[in-house]
Order: sequence, then structure tokens, then C-alpha cells
Amino acid sequence: MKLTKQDCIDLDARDQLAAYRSKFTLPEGEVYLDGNSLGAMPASLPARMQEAVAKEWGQGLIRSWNDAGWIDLPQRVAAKVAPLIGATAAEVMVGDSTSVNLFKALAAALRINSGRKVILTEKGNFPTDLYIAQGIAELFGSEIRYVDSDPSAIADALDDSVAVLMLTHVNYRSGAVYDMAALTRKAQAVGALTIWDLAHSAGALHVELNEVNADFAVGCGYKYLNGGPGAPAFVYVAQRHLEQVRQPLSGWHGHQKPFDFVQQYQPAPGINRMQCGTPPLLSMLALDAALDVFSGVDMQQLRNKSKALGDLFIRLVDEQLSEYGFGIGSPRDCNQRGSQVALTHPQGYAIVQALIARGITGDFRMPDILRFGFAPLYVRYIDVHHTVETLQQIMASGEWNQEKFLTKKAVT
Ligand SMILES: Cc1ncc(COP(=O)(O)O)c(C=O)c1O
Ligand SMILES: Nc1c(O)cccc1C(=O)C[C@H](N)C(=O)O
Repeated sequence: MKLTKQDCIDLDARDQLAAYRSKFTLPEGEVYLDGNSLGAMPASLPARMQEAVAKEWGQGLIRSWNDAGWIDLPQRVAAKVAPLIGATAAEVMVGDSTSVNLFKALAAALRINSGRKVILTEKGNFPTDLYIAQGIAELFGSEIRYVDSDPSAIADALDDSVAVLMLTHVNYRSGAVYDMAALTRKAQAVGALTIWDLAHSAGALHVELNEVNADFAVGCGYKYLNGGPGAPAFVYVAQRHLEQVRQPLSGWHGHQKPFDFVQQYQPAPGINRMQCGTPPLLSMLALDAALDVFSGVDMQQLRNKSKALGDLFIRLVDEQLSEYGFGIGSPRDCNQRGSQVALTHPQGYAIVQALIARGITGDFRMPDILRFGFAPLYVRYIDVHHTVETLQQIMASGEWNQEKFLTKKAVT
């Protein structure tokens, strides 16, 4: 039997996470399915930012480093990220971008495994990960081994020349999710270290870095963690590596005693050495406030909703869009899929633009992917229904086929 609109209303009524939606401010009537790229704004943010700007900066001036606790804000924010990724607070540092943290983590891992040359990754990894690896390889004289995304191809390429296995947990295009525990085990069995990019996982999936014995991880603050555009990212280093880790961006905030102003760099104890320079305080405060939304959220429950939203979307697409030439570009099995679903269509770009014009925001990835992210804290089942219904209307009317929807914008 086909699913009805009422079925979706009923699903929302039974949803134990439904109340979290009110913790976000979304434009009236907007269906926002791009929280995997830029998370929605937590409702508490404008007042918190106003206070931070007017009071802490405006009135407190430089005194706020002490009086408002700015100096140890990165550690406090890290302590809020840690439980979301299955780590301890002592293993997480927040600051810089995901790209910069990946640079630090790769350099640190290559130093630990200095007898080996190879960085192993997959061809479809997010470009910044590949670009950073290429930059690092030039500096370290490493070799990058690119393999197909298939987990068995990755396992086959693991040998005793591999220093680091660098993967993104949830693929940014297909949403395919790697078995982090299995691949970490396989990498470590040949003596390789692992670096996981959690950009599309943190805040949407149930991640257990300690449980799977991961070595390093990085991730984004502005996607499912909702920290705002360009929010600080995070880096994780397993406890067992902390004392030997050295990273080359040895800025003064990662120094043992930054305010002693000595000439010689001495890494701070533990994870603090992963810091570099002065953090972007206003963005850090925004991320700090945004993470409070997760207080009380059961990550397993969150993950269950993320799977259910994706499953619902695929089922409705199968039921309502079969005649319009769409493909499913994501795993159908929700256990192998992150919190997003990709459709494929040769006119994908224009179709996404037509949807955006109707108040439903997803995005487009080359060459033919329409990408829909389901942030479980604020996306409703009825939003999924409305999206597929609108897609059906756009296809049936041919409304996507207009000049204004066919012309590519700078950001897709
Ligand atoms: C897998 C992945 N890694 C990293 C990033 C971003 O890195 P940065 O915040 O440094 O631009 C993204 C998205 O932009 C991503 O999808
Ligand atoms: N980081 C972004 C940006 O600076 C501009 C526009 C989009 C983004 C994104 O986050 C893209 C995203 N990582 C992706 O998966 O495609």
C-alpha cells in the first residue's frame, strides 16, 4: 500500500525527537534538506551572538579572555563534541577548519609511522581531503595510493607500506558509509594508522571512535553540528598517541605556556598541542551555543530517525517518481547510508533549482546528483513527503526546464 500524507503526519506525531525542531529558527515554509552542507541556525544564536559582541567584546574588550573564559573556550567546546563522536574530552580539540585539522592529523600520523611512505585513500573522497593529502605528500615525500571506494578494494590495498589509511566515513556524494570498526581493524592489522573524516557523520550518526579504536579523526562544525558558516572544526587523537603526537602548525596556542613568550616551541600536554593560533572567538561562541541543542539527545535515537527519513524518501521516490528517469545514487540499505540520499538525473541541476524556487533546499553535485540531507533534529517526515510530491509536480509540469534554472550559480 502506498504511503499517504496522513501516514507521514502520524510519523511526526510519534517522533520522540520532534520537539527539537523548535530549537531552530527556519524561514517560514522552508523545507531545509541541506543541513549536511550548512546546518540550520539554533534559535538561541542571535541573542548569544548579540551578548558576545556587545558585552563580551564591546564592553569586556581584552579582559574577556579571562573574565568571559575565552581562553579555555576551545576545551569547553571540545568537551561538548566528544560525547557525540564516542571520544573523551581529553582527545578532542576544536579550532581551525577541517582541511587544516586534516593537515595536522596527517602530518602527525606520518611522523608516528615514519618508516612508511604510503597514504591510502579512495578516489571519490572529498576533494579537500585529497588536496591536503597531495600537499602533505609533497612535503613528506609520501606516495598517495588511490583505490576504488569499494571496501574490499581498500582492504586489498592495505599492506605494510601503508602509513595512513585516510577515509571519509560518509561519502559526500552517495552518502555511503564505511564500516569504521572493520576498516580500522584491517588497517591496524598491517600496522597502518587511520584518519577518519567525520564531516558528514558528527551530529547525525552514532559514532564511537574509542570503541572502534580509531587513531585520528577530523570533522566539521558547520554541518550537522549547526555551528554556523565557517564554524571551527574538530580533531581527535586517540589517548594512546597523545604524548608522541607532533604537528607542524606549531602556533603559540598549542604551546605549553603561551603566555611565557619564550623563544622555543614546547608542545602543550595532551590534545592542546593540536591548537595553532588564536581561534575565531565569535564563531567558537556560536558553535558552543549550537552544541547545547544536543544536550539530552540520544545519538542512537537520532541515528534511527536519520535512517527512517532516508528510507521514507526512497520509498516515496519509488512510489511517485518512477516515470521520470531518476536513479537512486545512495545505498538502499539504511545501515550502509549516512543521513542523506542522492538521486541521479541528467537534468539534476535544473531540477534542484526548481525545487529551491519552491522553498525546498537540497543541492547538486557533479555530474548528475541531486543531494538531500536529512538532519534528524529539524527535518520532519512531512517535509520528506512534501519534497517528493513537489518533485513529482516539477517533473510532470516540466517547470524545471527554464533558462533561470539551467544557468549554473557559483555555489551549487
Ligand atoms: C568530507 C568533507 N571534508 C571536509 C569538508 C570541508 O572542509 P573545510 O571546512 O576545511 O572547508 C567537507 C565539506 O566542505 C567535506 O564534505
Ligand atoms: N563548505 C562549503 C562551502 O564553504 C561552501 C559551500 C558548500 C560547502 C560544503 O560544505 C560542501 C559540502 N562539504 C559537500 O559535501 O559538498
